[in-house]
Amino acid sequence: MPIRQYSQLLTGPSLLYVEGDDHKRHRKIMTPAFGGSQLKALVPVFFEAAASITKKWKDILSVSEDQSEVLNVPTWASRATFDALGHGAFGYDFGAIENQDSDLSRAYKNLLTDMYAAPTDGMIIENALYEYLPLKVVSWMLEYTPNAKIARGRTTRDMATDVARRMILAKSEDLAELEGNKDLISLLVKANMLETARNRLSEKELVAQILILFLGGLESTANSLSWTLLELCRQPEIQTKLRQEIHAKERELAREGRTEFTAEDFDNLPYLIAVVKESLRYHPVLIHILKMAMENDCIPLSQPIKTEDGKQIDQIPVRKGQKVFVSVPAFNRSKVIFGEDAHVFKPERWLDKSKANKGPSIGMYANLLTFSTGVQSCLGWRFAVLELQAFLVELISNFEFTLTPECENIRKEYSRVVVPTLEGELSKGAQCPLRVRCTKMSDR
Ligand code: HEM
Repeated sequence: MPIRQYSQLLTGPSLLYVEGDDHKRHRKIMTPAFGGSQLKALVPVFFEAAASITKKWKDILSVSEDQSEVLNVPTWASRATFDALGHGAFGYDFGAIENQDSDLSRAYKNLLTDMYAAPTDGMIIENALYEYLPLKVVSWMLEYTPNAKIARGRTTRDMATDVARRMILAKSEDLAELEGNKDLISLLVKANMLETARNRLSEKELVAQILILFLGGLESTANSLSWTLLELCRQPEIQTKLRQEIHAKERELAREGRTEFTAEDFDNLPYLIAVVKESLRYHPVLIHILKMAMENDCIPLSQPIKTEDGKQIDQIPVRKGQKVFVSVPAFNRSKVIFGEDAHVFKPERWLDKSKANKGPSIGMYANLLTFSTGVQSCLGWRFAVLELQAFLVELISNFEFTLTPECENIRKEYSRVVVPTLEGELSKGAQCPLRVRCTKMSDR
């Protein structure tokens, strides 16, 4: 699949599309907004989005007969991550949880599944041809093809572009307000203003960075949360252990006269950290990373391998221009690195630091490949980890999740991100129906 061309279609000249010096220039301006302290300050924003789910779910459960209800978790996760991104990244209230018909959140809901899942034969052939055509020609074709799946992407991009332009204009007009604001767009606009004219991002490039946050920051985190909750239902004892840790911490905070968790409190919740790491290891939502060799080179191997003709090699030669697909699950579930039980969801593996990961130091987080590695690694990994931690604390504290009979039919659909869908119901998009009930006050 011509990933770069599709990235350009959905985001314009964003980090995901530009290369070389342009990539360095974009990344330099984007990076300050993604620093540890900036993102830690967003934890209350993540809790606010998670708390609005709690409020909605409690309203739904209060009128149900047995105080429990089957809820499609990805729908809610997608709306909550939309609001978290809106407040945290843009200082903007999309109201996705309150108003599920918010145009933009509806447009992004299931966008990647609608565009990429179950491609028709025609699309498979078209995509294969795109690989041989010049980038400009493919971009032109994607811009004008009547194909409904591609048109769906264009409409969403155009709606988001309008919103992004208005946000940038508002931020750029009010310089005094910009000073005090800590949301990512304010930091981005400020960093851009401080750059020399030569290095500054154009308005089109700034808009593209906002579009990449919509694309990169929504379905990835929402689906990661859904997969995590599914695993916590498959192994209820892990869910109970996590809840006990969270409730114990809540009691500790209450003794200190506090009600809200901070990022530092997460550091003292080892089982929460272990669950998040294990979920990101076991269910990486981006499973392929595409790289291209810029010159003739050799990829060194950590262990020698035998080729089909019986030769032992310790490096793989690549030609200039050759494309290499890196498989994230192959690394994340490697028995050499994670041990014989690498195929089992087991947060406990992270509790003993000496055993956690015997592999090379490679990724951004927990030495996993989930957020990729190197100059094009995920810029939003801290955002995603803190968001997942906050959502899990809020939801596991307030609700018990159990499997429903439909969970037997959950399958992984690859549509640029790995989405839970139900067998035979792909057209309904992401589905992970879990039974939800309130936790007992006596458990707290
Ligand atoms: C669990 C959630 C997430 C996962 C698994 C994830 C994973 C990744 C991966 C694997 C890449 C590299 C893609 C490639 O090279 O083809 C990437 C890039 C990127 N991600 Fe994430 N991501 C997540 C959440 C986020 C969030 C929340 C944001 C922003 C708020 C974000 C922003 C970005 C950006 C800007 C890039 C492009 C970086 C560059 O090219 O320099 N991501 N992400």
